[in-house]
Amino acid sequence: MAISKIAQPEFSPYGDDAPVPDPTEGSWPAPVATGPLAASLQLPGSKSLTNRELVLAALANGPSLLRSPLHSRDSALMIQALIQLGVGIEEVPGAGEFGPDLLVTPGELSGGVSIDCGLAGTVMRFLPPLAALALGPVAFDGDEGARRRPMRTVIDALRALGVDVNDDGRGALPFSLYGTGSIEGGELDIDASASSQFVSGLLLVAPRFTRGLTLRHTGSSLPSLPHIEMTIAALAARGVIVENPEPGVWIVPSREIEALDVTLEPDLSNAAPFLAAALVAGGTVSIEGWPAATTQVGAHLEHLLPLFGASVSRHGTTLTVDGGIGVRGGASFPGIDLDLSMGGELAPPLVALAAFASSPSRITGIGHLRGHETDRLAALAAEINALGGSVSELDDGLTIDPRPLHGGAWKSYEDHRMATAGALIGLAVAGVTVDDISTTAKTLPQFPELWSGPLLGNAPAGSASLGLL
Ligand SMILES: O=C(O)C1=C[C@@H](OP(=O)(O)O)[C@@H](O)[C@H](O)C1
Ligand SMILES: C=C(OP(=O)(O)O)C(=O)O
Repeated sequence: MAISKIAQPEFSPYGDDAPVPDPTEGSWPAPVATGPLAASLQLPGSKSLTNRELVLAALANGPSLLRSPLHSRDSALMIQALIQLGVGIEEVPGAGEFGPDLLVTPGELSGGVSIDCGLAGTVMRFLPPLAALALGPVAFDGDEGARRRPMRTVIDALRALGVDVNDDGRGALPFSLYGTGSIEGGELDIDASASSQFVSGLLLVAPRFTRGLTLRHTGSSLPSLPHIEMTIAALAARGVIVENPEPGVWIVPSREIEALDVTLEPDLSNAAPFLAAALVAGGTVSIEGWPAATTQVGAHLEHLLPLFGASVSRHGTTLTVDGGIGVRGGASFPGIDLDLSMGGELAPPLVALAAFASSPSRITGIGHLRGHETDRLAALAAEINALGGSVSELDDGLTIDPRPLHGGAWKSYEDHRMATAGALIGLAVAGVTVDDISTTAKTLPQFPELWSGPLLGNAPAGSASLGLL
């Protein structure tokens, strides 16, 4: 495929072979489990790893090969934006189940372009520092929902680094910057309490600053630490060693980012609803290709799901969750009290599980979820309560008081993890319909097929339960 700034290829967020969800199809009747599961499945590549590797490959000292990358809306937006800025990205045949590999060839970065961030936090937070290394103006905008996501720290940081930024003062998209082709770097203080992506975006690009970067987080709390560890590990694999002399301080040397041949791990956060399904439907769910060691926060599911009564085992690279008889079979597990600040993106499926517990739960440390794809605290409370539940918002979390749930419409608010949380509840509650399942294309376009196919054994959507609940 010829890649140039003028002729941009159409990257399908759905991969080449995956069925394309039809957003006009209307609401999706969530399948009810008709018996215990015995599922084993593979999942596409990690969004967080794929979009980091795309950025690092774009800034590297030679071509990089990304094997088994994610092909989804968020990765397609990242690819499209990098191509616009002058990077060569080519799809090449690979061994991955979910689409081609990507060959990324760095090019001279140049502006004069408008970037569509969609609703992707990784695109809106990682690309502005990179675009500041281009020559010329670069405009950033995204979905309506993206204009509500926090961006002030990115804008302030760029200004503090000497970049000319034009915005409307709301601390949000849209804005534009004028790249001069280089950033000096040095010392920078930021408040990253609203998102770890503010830190990651700067660390990823900082090796290309003339003096590197000493970055200090000054806010009261810092969410999603494993995602910052992931950034540091991805840089280390390319020869850039980030020092972390004390919590909240990172020192990035100015040096070349090395080209790399890298295989992307499956998305372990997207594994969460599938693994949690074993606890709801009963039986076992296995995910193949589970990495032996990883910085992905989804690895924490191995000790989080046992809090809800699951047994987790590993055989080679297969992780299996055994949910026993499951909620559907009458299982009972106590509520939990959990600080989830390290892994807020796991909150929707865990809150859905907590709605089935035998006693109340409290999940805290997730106030920053109000700035995710939607205000996830408000959305989870509204949707579970609409099905008869009792969820209340705290400043930094939720309390979940389990009640018998009934069927009804479940809104996804353009949020992939809200959509999958609705599917999870629908496994044990007949009559749940998810309004927009195609929103899962943000990070997992194959969700509906994987859910009713490999997970449920091709159960027809909306099939009747055995009446166990
Ligand atoms: O860097 C990343 O890839 C991400 C960091 C986290 O963001 P926040 O720190 O904003 O929660 C996470 O929730 C998001 O899904 C992906
Ligand atoms: C918060 C999320 O995404 P983003 O990368 O858009 O921030 C998420 O995937 O849960």
